[in-house]
Amino acid sequence: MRNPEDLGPPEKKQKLNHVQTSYSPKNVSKGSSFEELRDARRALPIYPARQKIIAEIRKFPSAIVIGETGSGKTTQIPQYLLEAGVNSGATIAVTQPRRVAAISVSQRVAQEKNTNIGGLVGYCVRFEDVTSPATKLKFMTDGMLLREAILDPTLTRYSIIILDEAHERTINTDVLFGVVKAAQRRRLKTGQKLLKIIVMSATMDVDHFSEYFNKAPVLYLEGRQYPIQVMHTKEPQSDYLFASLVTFFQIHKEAPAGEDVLIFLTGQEEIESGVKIINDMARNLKDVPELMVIPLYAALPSQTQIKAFAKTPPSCRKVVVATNIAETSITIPGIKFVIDSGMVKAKLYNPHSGLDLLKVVTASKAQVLQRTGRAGRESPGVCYRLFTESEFQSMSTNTVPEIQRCNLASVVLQLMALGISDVLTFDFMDKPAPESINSALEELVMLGALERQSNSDMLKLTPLGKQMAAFPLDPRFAKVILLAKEYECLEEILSIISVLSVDSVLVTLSSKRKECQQSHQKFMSSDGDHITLLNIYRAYKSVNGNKSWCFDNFINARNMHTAQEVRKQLREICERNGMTFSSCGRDSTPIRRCLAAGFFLNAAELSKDGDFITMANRTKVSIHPSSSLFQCKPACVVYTELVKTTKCYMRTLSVVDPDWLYEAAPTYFKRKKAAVIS
Ligand SMILES: Nc1ncnc2c1ncn2[C@@H]1O[C@H](COP(=O)(O)OP(=O)(O)OP(=O)(O)O)[C@@H](O)[C@H]1O
Repeated sequence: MRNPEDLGPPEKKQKLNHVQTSYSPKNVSKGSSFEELRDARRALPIYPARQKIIAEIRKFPSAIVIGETGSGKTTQIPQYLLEAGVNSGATIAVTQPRRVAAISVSQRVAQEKNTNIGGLVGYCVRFEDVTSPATKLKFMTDGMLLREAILDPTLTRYSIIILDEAHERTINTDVLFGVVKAAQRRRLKTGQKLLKIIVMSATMDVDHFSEYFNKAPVLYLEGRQYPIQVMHTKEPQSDYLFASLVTFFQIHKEAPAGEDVLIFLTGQEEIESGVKIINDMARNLKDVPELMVIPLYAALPSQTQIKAFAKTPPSCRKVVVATNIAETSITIPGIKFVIDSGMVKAKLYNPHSGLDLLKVVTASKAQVLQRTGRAGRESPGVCYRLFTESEFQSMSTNTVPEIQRCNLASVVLQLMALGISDVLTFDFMDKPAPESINSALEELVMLGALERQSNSDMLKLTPLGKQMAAFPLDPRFAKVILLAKEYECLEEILSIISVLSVDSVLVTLSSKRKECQQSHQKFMSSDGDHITLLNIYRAYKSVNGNKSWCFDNFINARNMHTAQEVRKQLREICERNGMTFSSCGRDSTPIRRCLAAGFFLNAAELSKDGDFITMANRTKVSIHPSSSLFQCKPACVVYTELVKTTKCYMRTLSVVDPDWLYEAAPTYFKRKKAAVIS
């Protein structure tokens, strides 16, 4: 590791974009009594505009709201509408692209409303529903609202749907746009109560949104509460992790305790290594505040994520090292400084090769502006950008919608379950490439979720597809669960998929790498990582989730606990589907046969020259070093994920017999064989 002292300070250039416009901050107390919170609400830039907002939203069926980060859109507009009775007694749904935002914002609003979470104000995210019949303000992920639409396409229980952080353009948000718009139209046609749609963001292409939502009026909210000073580096940085550490330590040495820092990096491994370096280096520093270093990324359980939001003790400094999950909507108390790497890990899909890859790419201007906006929420802030101003200018304005760069199988299955059979003509705001839709349809046909209608070319959902859509999982995982009853290994498959849903149950400390590896060795299976994960789950169950056992064995206790919760919920869905529960005991064969049958599209075989080649499209891939099969050369494997770093790696794989694959999908493999021969 280079010495972070080598890097010069980022140049103080100028105030950009975030200078204060029309609003003078009032000096409000930041305490948390009801009165203090009420005063804080009144001090927000949005407050003077509230009557106008209420009147405009009353007038029109849809509205687009655009206002500076931190102006009060997310926390205040739902409350204003409720207080003014615009919801006519029904529930107001507020969607967020991310779980952590839905939870943290709902908690803040519950506090401001002086109620307990789960009462008047609640939240609903995958595997966690904290609402009750009394809930009138429901913060939820866009994915959860989409699932509700499958059961109730007109979303009858809501009178207002607020689609927040619309600029993020996640797949679910984009599909929701079309679904919510269709629900509004259908309600109008059938004489039901009007459904109001409000779309909000600080950084969006308003004309495009207004056009799509039937020329909805655009409400501009002026001003921000506190100024943010933005600084760019003088020179481009070749190593953004290194540059972020240098910048952090400069702040840490100079700024007083209580001024917290938020660093944006790209992924779990990078964050964990950043956290470790900060902890190690901080230990040797004198005359600096005590430091709390907190990682924040999607794979962490909600209870761990929410730790980042705790108030810092007065003598301490908190540094949160996060992915883009901390980019929008949220207010992390205490954050004065933001350090932005300008990079993000994005999913990229190639419909021709069928590969869905995770890759680190440059962020968009919209993302960078959102990151800047995480500072300056409780007092003036500073954002250090680890890129030059001209690099900023050359960034793309908006993020490419996820729907145009991801595998669409999951979404297409959900749309079919919503009764939208002609997905190609669905009212998308920006249409995905037809070949991406076609390859998703093809995949779902191969998985048996869709079939051709007898006298037409139209595809329809099969009974299996309908069951698959009931699981909040990728269709391949849903299929594996449904197949597990045939292979009589449902209990084992549920354990494996639950552990896979939470990620990273193995803790690897670089200071104790050998000890960690030795300890993990006893769970490792020569049959592959799925069985390794099952071994971990079984061992965890056998000690009743004992925390010191987890600690001694370098197992992440929190993630294991979450996996157990996920398993419970998946089991409930199986029960609702009338599935019988069976176990195959210690024999791993039925499990691997079942995985082969569900994941036959993710198979790879060992070629003569020692490389692995995917069977779907003859791409060269390697076994990820974290796999229990890393040192092995099995003839044939199925994998659950491909990641591209220096090479294209298969992560989480199992040894399978090629015959099992052939038995699961004979037509598919016959076609593949013919293609290879020709
Ligand atoms: N958990 C919290 N703790 C302290 N202050 C908070 C919290 N949540 C919100 N606030 C205060 O309320 C302000 C408005 O937050 P809100 O999320 O409503 O803004 P927004 O306009 O939706 O911003 P963004 O576009 O960034 O989501 C914040 O700037 C902050 O001052």
